[in-house]
Amino acid sequence: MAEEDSIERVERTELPAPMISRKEVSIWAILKNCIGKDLSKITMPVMLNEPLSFLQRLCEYMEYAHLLTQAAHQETPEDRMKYVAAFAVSALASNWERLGKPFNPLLGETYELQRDDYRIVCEQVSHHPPVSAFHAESNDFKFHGSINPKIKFWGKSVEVNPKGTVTIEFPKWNETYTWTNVNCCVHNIIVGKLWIEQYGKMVITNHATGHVANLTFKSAGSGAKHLHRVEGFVRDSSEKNIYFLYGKWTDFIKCCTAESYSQYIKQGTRKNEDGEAADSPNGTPKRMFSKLNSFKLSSFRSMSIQDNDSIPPLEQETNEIPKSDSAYSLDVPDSTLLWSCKPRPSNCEEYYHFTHFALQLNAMGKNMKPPLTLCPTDSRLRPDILYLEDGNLDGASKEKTRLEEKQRYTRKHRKSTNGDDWTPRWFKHVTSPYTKTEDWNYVGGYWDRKYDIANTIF
Ligand SMILES: CC(C)CCC[C@@H](C)[C@H]1CC[C@H]2[C@@H]3CC=C4C[C@@H](O)CC[C@]4(C)[C@H]3CC[C@]12C
Repeated sequence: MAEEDSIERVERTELPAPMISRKEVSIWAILKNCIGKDLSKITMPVMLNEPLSFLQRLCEYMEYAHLLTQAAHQETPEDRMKYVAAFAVSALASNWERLGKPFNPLLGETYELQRDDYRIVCEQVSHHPPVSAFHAESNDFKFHGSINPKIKFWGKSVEVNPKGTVTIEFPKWNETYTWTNVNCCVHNIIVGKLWIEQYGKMVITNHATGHVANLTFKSAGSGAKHLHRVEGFVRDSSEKNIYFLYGKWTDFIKCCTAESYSQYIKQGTRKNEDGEAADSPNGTPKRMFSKLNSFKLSSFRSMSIQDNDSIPPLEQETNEIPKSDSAYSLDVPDSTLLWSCKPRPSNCEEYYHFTHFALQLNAMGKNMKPPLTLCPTDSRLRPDILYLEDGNLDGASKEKTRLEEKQRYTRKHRKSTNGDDWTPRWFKHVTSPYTKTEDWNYVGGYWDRKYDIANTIF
């Protein structure tokens, strides 16, 4: 995969400037008139953004791409499925504590990432509704899909439904897997500490063999004992349980046989064991716990309260982040650890809680700058994002407005000249043969690097 990997990469450990305190902003003041609305249609102050485009956020799915390579190297469909499931969960780990809003990509914006073992290209293929398509490939797998996030504001919370299907293909096995990502909810918009929860069912289907992984992302709900927990079975086509997977999307995923799990349940160990061990593979999660419990989103918290703004009466509900209760942890004997989350950089609070992987996304390789290799529509060239990264809020805000106006103008002009015909450059609209839902397929050619894009979007 590494033909052009002479592209120089200097690993970043921080951004050019730390994030700016959001003390003067009240999210509630901005959003109080938007209850029930689709947040993608509302202009929000750039202060609530993080310096990444949503296309770059999608690339964060790839942080643990080695799990897909591992999956492709397994000999049985159930073993491949357990790694695919671990990948699907790992892809969501970067969302933990990430409470800034990524920039809406401009129509036709692209983003690429080349790593030693894979490469990925994304494009914003539709503006209303916003749809982002991505296509990743390696020697062992293809991973592609399109996401149309529905972001609704419900007063106390923001709810995200990442509509769209994602697909994995293993050419060697002639297998295709699909699933849909779970919903996510940002709590405490009005008052308290913001925190993120992902919940619901994720069903991963192997369309060639009929194997299914049925994962439940538990809602913290009433008690907090289920905070961030994920569990479920890998089944074969006769619906026989083969493996049991369990863990947390913020932490780790372990796997045991369905038999060991039912043995364990029969012994009644599930609810009263101590659970320390289960929460500490590699020692990482314990560290993350203590961090979570003491997690102070100082800048965010103050942005959600403003004295002279009328704050509606709250229902009786805690504004704290629920603490995970380790007494409910599972630790089934003979489990294997499929995935464990890398710890965040120690300075991450200053940098939008970015992972090490996210810190790299705006970095410009030495030979990348156009016309050398980089496509002129790449998110790395977006001036508003770069200004925010540099800590220049005014610049970011002005540029964001300018780009959005330019986009509106281009659209109007297009409408009057050719009836609003917009065709994405790298993807085509299809119906997925597996899910029968709308999707976008990569048409190829991006990596030939012959970019004939004349009028730039920035
Ligand atoms: C008012 C402020 C606090 C709102 C901030 C909203 C932020 C936290 C929202 C806006 C858009 C959201 C993203 C939209 C779509 C997806 C894809 C999904 O597969 C994982 C979650 C993820 C990546 C969401 C994470 C949370 C998110 C980034």
